[in-house]
Amino acid sequence: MFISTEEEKQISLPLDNEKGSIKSSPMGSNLDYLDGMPLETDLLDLPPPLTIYTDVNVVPEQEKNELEQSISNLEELRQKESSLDKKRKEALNKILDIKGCIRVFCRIRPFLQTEIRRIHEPVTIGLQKVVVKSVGSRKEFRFDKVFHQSTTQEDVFAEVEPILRSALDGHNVCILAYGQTGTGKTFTMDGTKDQPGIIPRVLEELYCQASMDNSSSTTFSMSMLEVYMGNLRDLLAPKTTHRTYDTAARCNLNIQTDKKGLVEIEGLTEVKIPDLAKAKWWYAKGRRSRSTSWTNVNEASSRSHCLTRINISHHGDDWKAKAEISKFWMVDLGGSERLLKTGATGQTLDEGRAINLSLSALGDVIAALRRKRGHVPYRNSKLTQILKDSLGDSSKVLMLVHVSPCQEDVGETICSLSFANRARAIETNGELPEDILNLRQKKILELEEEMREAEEECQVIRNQIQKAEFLLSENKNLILSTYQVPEEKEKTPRNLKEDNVVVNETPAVTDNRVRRTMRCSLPRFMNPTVASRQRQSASEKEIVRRARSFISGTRTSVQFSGSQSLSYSDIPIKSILQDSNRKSRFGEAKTILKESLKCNGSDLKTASLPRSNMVTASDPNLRITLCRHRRRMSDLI
Ligand SMILES: Nc1ncnc2c1ncn2[C@@H]1O[C@H](COP(=O)(O)OP(=O)(O)OP(=O)(O)O)[C@@H](O)[C@H]1O
Repeated sequence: MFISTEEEKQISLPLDNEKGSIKSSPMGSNLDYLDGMPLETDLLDLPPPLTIYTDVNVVPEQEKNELEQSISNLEELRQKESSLDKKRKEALNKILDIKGCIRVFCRIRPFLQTEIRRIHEPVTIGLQKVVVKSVGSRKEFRFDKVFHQSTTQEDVFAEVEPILRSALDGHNVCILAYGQTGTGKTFTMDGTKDQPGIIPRVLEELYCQASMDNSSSTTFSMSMLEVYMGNLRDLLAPKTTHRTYDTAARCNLNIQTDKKGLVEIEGLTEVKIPDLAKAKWWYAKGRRSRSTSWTNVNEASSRSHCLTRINISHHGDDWKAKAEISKFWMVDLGGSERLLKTGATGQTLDEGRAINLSLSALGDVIAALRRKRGHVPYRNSKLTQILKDSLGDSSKVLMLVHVSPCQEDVGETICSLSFANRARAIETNGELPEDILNLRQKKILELEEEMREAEEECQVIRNQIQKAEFLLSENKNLILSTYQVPEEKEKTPRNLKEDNVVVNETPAVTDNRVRRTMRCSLPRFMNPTVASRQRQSASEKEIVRRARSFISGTRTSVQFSGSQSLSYSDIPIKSILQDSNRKSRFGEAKTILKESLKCNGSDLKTASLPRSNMVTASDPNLRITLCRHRRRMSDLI
């Protein structure tokens, strides 16, 4: 940035927050440049350019008024942003209501290399229906959406995205992958490195969406657990000892429901995930934990339900107010078929029973919810108890039923599809007349358009806010320094946010981070180390002790070693103490004090300093001692 040495110099700064690069116009030119390009077009959506004083002694009164005007404009922009965001949320909610709060999709896995492909395939699909032909019978099942064998992970995620937006808007959300073992549940939820599934994509998108929202701050935390044979296992719990599988510690989880109906799992590990890298790291850890348990204790992963929860905390403008939390559940359910197919016995039979029971309980709950029945049987399984507050009224549920294309699996395919159809219950689109369906579709398209427009407008406003905020903060700082306004205002996280040019590189703005930001305002080497703090505290105590003895007539001098620095901000008192070291006669104390105060340009009458400027010490005991010390010193004067 070009800074003039003249008394007053004005520079109009363009800012591109995406690129984050700022360039001032060349001397004498009226054009502004960004990354070497003239900025005429970029300036179109800029608020009226604000003036930044870079080297001033006085900012004219008129400019101050203009600044105030800009502040009120910013307020208007923020209000506009919030109302557009509300409009978008309402449109999305209406869309989800029309589509149904519980949606059931079906995905058919492609043939694997090891599988034999027949000329007449047993499973055929339409846009919203699946037909299964087995010996002499033909069964048709309807779904909200059917994904054919070549559907990509992107296509599947595109259908999940609206529900994700809903989670960010504050709703509880639940995505469930259901189906026979080997039909692709884990592939859909987890995916592979080349073809990431829903969970990694959701994580990525959550951070992306949250970072675009200026109006509130969002933080995320993650928990992962397994439901195995009716027990809950914490997948993110730290292991007690290396290579030890502490079953008791990891299974010791209770499900609690509070008066408001909110579910909490006592003892479940919840980790903060301030950025995407951390989120991915924890997710990978949880996945590994699951497979480790499989290796060590010989439990097949498909014999348990794996649940990943992202808690989304929404902090509004008021950081002191309690954050609103919404839950985003992503569940890879256990395979449903083994009991039927293998005629298992013993432990395997028990596992199969446990899975089937909990799946059937889940089916009952979803069917009851879709029928809008008064009683919903949540208590019938641990799985439904955990998900209780994320399957109910204002929540959004998405069930993805997975089926195999193979002839050998037809029996299980029909079972899975029947289960999913039961979850869809009577409220199926297929049972509605054609004209009503068309009307629905038309309304959805209208709402989608409305939502898109609101979103676009909102984005423009957000850009304007960011630019205005930057210019304002620049001007504000200069006005503050010019008018010597003491900035006593406590720095709340919101203020900090305003003071930053680029807000939210990741959405996580936690208390710790704010504290860190405040600490970071000093260069790192200037922050006290533990040792220096100890030395400083010892030094302070020593000074007080000696000052006391000095005042009470003891002829002890105060020694300052080179490495000991005084933390006193109060210069007169510091110099009094230093002088007292040189001239240690009690009789000279008053003279020393007067001299020292004169030296600092202070009059004795004005020597009583504001409280904020007084000697401070980190140790509360020391603070009391210092107060006494101050009183004695003032008695001397
Ligand atoms: N849509 C798909 N495209 C390509 N490969 C797939 C697809 N779905 C599943 N597969 C492959 O099928 C195999 C079985 O899938 P996966 O392990 O996801 O099944 P699953 O239902 O989770 O099984 P389990 O219940 O045992 O965990 C894997 O090799 C996977 O890569």
